[in-house]
Amino acid sequence: MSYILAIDQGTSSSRCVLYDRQANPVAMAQQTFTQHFPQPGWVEHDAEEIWASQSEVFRQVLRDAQLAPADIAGIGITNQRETTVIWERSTGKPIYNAIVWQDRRTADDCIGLKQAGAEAMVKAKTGLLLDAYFSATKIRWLLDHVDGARGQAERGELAFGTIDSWLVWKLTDGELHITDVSNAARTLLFNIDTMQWDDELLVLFGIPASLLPAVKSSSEVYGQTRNQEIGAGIPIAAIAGDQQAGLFGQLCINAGMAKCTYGTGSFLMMNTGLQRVASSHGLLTTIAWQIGDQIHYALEGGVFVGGAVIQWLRDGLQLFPNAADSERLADSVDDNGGVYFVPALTGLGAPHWDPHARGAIFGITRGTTSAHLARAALESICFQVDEVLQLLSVESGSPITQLRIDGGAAVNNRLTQFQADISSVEVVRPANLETTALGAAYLAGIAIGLWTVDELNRKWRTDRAFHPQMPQQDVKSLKHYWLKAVQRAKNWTE
Ligand SMILES: Nc1ncnc2c1ncn2[C@@H]1O[C@H](COP(=O)(O)OP(=O)(O)O)[C@@H](O)[C@H]1O
Ligand SMILES: O=P(O)(O)OC[C@H](O)CO
Repeated sequence: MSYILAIDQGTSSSRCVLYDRQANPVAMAQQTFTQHFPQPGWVEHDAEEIWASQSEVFRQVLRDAQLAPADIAGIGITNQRETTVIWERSTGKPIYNAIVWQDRRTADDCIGLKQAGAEAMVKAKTGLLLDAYFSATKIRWLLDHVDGARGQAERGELAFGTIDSWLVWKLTDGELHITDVSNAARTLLFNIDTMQWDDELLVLFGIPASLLPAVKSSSEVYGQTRNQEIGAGIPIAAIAGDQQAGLFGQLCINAGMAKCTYGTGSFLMMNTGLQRVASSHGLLTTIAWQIGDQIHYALEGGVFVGGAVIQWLRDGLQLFPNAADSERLADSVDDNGGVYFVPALTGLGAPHWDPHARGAIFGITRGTTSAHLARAALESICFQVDEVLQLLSVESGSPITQLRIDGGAAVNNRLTQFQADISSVEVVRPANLETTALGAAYLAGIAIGLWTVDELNRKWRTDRAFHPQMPQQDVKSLKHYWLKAVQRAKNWTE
C-alpha cells in the first residue's frame, strides 16, 4: 500500500499528515516551536528549530502508523510563505534567524522605494505591493546586517529560500535548492508574466541572482529524500504555499470559488482561473498553482493577525488557558458591549497595508469584562476578513456567495456564524479541516499518478454550513463602528 505524506510547516506549528490511497487522513502529528520577538514589530523563527520540529513530526506519524519510509509514495510540502531564510551552501547553516512574514522591520525601506516611484513597476511585474510582508526587503536586510553576508552572497556562497526551499534542502541533504511558482510569486523578485526571476527587481532590491533557488511547478517529482533522520529515497512530489495549497485542498478549482483560512493570520483567496486579475483596491494578484504547463491565478487578501489575536489574549493577557476557551467566554455575553478590537499587532495587511497601525481597543466602559474583550477579538477576525471579501467580490466581478473555510480558528462556531452574518454569505466548513495539508497531498498524488483532479473533486464533504441570520440594521451598525475603530488605529507609530 502506498501513502502520501504532507508536510505542513505553518507559522505557529509544524505538522505532518499521512494519507492513504483514497486520500483519507490516517495519522497526524503536530509540534509548536518558539516565536521570537526581539524588538517591537519584529518576528523571527529559528530555521534549525523549524527543521527539528518538522523532522520529529515526520518520524512520529510513521511510528504512529507503523510504516517505513518505503511505504510513502510521495511527499507534498506546504509552508508559511514569504518567511525568509539564508544559509551557507557549504555548511547548510542559516546565517541568522528566519525573518517571518509578519515582521515589520523593513517597513521604512518599502516606504523609501515607494517614494522613489518603484511601486507601479513592482506591481506590474509581481502582482504584489511594496510591503515588508514579502521576502525581498527581508533578504536585503539580512545581506546588509549580518557580518560579511553581502560579500558571501556576491561570491555565490549563500542560498536564499522561503521555508519550502529550506525544507527541501534539508530533506535532500543539500542536493536540491528549489522552490515552486506559488512560493516564488511571494518574494517580490519573481515576474508572474515571464515566470522567471526578474533582473530589474533583483537590481532594485540589491539581491545577487546566485542566492536564488530554481523555480519548479507545484506538482512534479523534483527528486528524492536523502536525509538519514527521516529516511532516503522518498519522492518529493509537490510544493505549494500554504494558502494556495488550502485553495486546492478546498477544491476551489474553478474561477470564482473562494476560501478563507483562519490560522495565525486570515487569508482569503479566490481562484481567477487562467486569468490574472489586477487589483486596484489593495488585493494581490498571485499564482495559485502550476500543474503541468497550466498555471492558475488567484486574487488574495491577507489579514496579518487572525487567530494570533486569540493567542495574544491567551499568552499575552492570560485570559484563558486554551484558544478554544475564547468561544465559551465570548458566548457568555449577548454582544460585544460596544467594544471593538483592532488587532493591528503587526500593522495592518490587506486592504489597508499600514505598517504603522498598531493594536487598539475602543469602546471600553466600566461594564466591560474579559468576555466582551474575547467577543470583540473574535469579531475582529471576521470584520477584517469581511473587508477583504467585499473587495474580492468587486474586483473579480463575481459576488462571493459561498466561502469555504478552514484553519485552526475555523472550529469556532461563534466566529463562523458571525462571519456569515456580517458578510451575508454562506460559510461552509468542510469535514476535513486540514485542507492545507490535504492540498499538498493532492498535488503530490497527482504528480505520481495516484488520482486526478476530477476524482478528488468528488471527495469534498461539508461538516457544517452557516447562513446569515443577523438583521441588516445590526450588521450596518457593527460595520460602522468597526470602520471608525480601524481609522483610529491607523498610522500610529512614527
Ligand atoms: N477554537 C479556537 N477559536 C479561536 N481561535 C483558535 C481556536 N483554536 C485555535 N485558534 C487559533 O488558530 C491559530 C492556529 O491555527 P493554525 O491553522 O494551526 O495556524 P498556522 O497554520 O498559522 O500555524 C492560532 O492563532 C490560535 O489562536
Ligand atoms: O502559517 P499561516 O497559516 O498563518 O500562513 C501564513 C501565510 O502563508 C503568510 O503569507
